[in-house]
Amino acid sequence: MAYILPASNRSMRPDRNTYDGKRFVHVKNPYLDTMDEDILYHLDLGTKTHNLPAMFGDVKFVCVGGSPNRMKAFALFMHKELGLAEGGEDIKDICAGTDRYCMFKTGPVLSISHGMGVPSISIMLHELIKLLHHARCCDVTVIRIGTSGGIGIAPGSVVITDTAVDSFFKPQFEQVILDNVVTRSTELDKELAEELFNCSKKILNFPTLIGHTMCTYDFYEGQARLDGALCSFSRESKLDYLKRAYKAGVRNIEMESTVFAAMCGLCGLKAAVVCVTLLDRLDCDQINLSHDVLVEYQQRPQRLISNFIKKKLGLHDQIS
Ligand SMILES: O=P(O)(O)O[C@H]1O[C@H](CO)[C@@H](O)[C@H]1O
Ligand SMILES: O=c1cc[nH]c(=O)[nH]1
Repeated sequence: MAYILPASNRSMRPDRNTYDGKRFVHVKNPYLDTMDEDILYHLDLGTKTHNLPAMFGDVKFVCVGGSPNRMKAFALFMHKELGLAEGGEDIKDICAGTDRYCMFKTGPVLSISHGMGVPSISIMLHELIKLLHHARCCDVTVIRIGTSGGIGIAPGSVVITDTAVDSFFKPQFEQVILDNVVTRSTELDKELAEELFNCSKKILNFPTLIGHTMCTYDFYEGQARLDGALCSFSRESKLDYLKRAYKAGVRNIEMESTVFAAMCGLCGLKAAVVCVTLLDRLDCDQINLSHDVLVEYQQRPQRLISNFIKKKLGLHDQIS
């Protein structure tokens, strides 16, 4: 399939075709087709109010992360990295009509914030996946670029998730539907994880590993922290839990990966989770990095994904 360039950008023409088949987004809801209009309420977009195929039809990479500022910074960074000259400084928030999420588009890359935790990212993903469907996007890769707490690895390491696991170290996400619990798989694309890992090897001084990521429903008690407003367990129990997690293959902890993996998997989207670790949870609970170090750490997943996207677009000579 030929990759279609946005008219405004001649400099990012790929030197070879990297997409060999059309993978469309699957929405699995028979009611959607019967609806006259679909209002994507939390994104402030809709099928009657916006020409979604014209606005988003060329999207190939969607990057998501908790913080609106990080996702804006990523969009600006990608804009520069893709050699898109004009309009970078005043890149517009497509979801400016709502303050739930923000969304920026640069060339074939969409950058969206999802807030913190499973309910927040899940609402965004429902509307994002419908958006990609309505826009008739194909061959889309979705990547979460986030922060996390590491287990037994140096702060600043980048973890590429092979499997997202729940608080019991199980590769599953439990969705309550009506009064049933539906269990969904949280496997991620292993080939994509390997490809990202290979990309990381080309960046100097870039500690990266592939491992399981544990997704919790809370930052404090849910992640065995001793410094929340509530704590009912001992330091020994905390360390015992985290060491058992390590033994089960868990290398970092965050709060969105299981539902992200489950929803992307069910809807036929290639997906990856790439998170930098801000601390080693075997050593401490509080994040006490200086502002500059925190900013540099948060840029690591962005640098890796930028290199990956440039490679996929045939711009792989510009490794940064
Ligand atoms: O770095 P982001 O994407 O915000 O994600 C991580 O940071 C938040 C907690 O501080 C949680 O949402 C966790 O998953
Ligand atoms: O420890 C941490 C750090 C970032 N995000 C988390 O969810 N946990």
